[in-house]
Amino acid sequence: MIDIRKLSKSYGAFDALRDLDLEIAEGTVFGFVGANGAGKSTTFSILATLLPPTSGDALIGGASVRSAPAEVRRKIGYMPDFFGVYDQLKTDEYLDFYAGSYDIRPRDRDVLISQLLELVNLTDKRGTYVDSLSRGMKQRLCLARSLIHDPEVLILDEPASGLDPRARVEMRGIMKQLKQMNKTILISSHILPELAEMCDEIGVLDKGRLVARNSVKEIHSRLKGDRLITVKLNGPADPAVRFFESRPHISGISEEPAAGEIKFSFSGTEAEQAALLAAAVSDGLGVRSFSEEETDLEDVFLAITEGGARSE
Ligand SMILES: Nc1ncnc2c1ncn2[C@@H]1O[C@H](COP(=O)(O)OP(=O)(O)OP(=O)(O)O)[C@@H](O)[C@H]1O
Repeated sequence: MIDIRKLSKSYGAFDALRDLDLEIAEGTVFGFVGANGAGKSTTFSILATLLPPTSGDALIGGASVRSAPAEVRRKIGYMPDFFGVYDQLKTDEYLDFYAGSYDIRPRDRDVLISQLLELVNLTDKRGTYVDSLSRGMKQRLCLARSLIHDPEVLILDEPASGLDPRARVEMRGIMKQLKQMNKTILISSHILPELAEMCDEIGVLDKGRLVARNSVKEIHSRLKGDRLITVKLNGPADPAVRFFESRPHISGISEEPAAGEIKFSFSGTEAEQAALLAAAVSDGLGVRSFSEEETDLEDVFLAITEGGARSE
């Protein structure tokens, strides 16, 4: 559905985007993660035909952003990272204005506006002034606006930024519904866990390059697979090391004598982990604590993607 080919963008001598190659299948929710300035908004602006690329091209449903921008615009809904201020406009007037700009007939608009407000959970805000809405509500109204012409592809720049946890959960629910409607969705964020909650696949942009790409399923199975366990001991490390070496699902045992602890990777189930702890205690190893380290999603993501989509 989206086919990005050697897409580059320079601002003067500065290369904001370098040779981006990316294919995204229909119905996929794809997340772009990257630090501030990585090139996410530049990519999205090019896909939304608001910014011409320096070289390369991007096809949306077969239409080129270079040679068929009007066709691309009909296929996409775009939500920018900053949206304007609309003094004196009510939510339904706001959507009516955009419906008009997409040539939707006045007699069809009332039902359409009701459906869109329902989709983004704003039915009870119909007739409310846009300026009086919370940030999360404005964001959802902006999403409704981007859906007004029923586009196949949605390009959402930082849709969850600045939202409180409850508003993020709400946004996630809406994304699920849009996915069920078979929309292809591109979302950006600089927070990986936030994207992992909403996306099927994730690509990492760094200084204008795609440095990694992977499916969220794989990241999650890897996260569940290996846990790093730290055991603090009262007694000597040697018997404990021998004990854990003899047990299944354990690899990479390391000793940190100064801290009086040992660490290892454990790939068993939670029940097997509980049984391991019980056995270690009953063996009299002097276990002071037994803890599972939080695995960093970003580390796991980069570790399993290493070499995969690296382009440098
Ligand atoms: N009009 C412009 N002129 C010059 N440089 C620009 C322009 N627009 C963006 N840049 C630069 O290009 C780089 C990529 O910017 P871009 O906005 O695409 O990043 P981003 O990943 O979306 O970051 P953020 O999360 O902060 O929005 C940045 O270094 C930015 O300063």
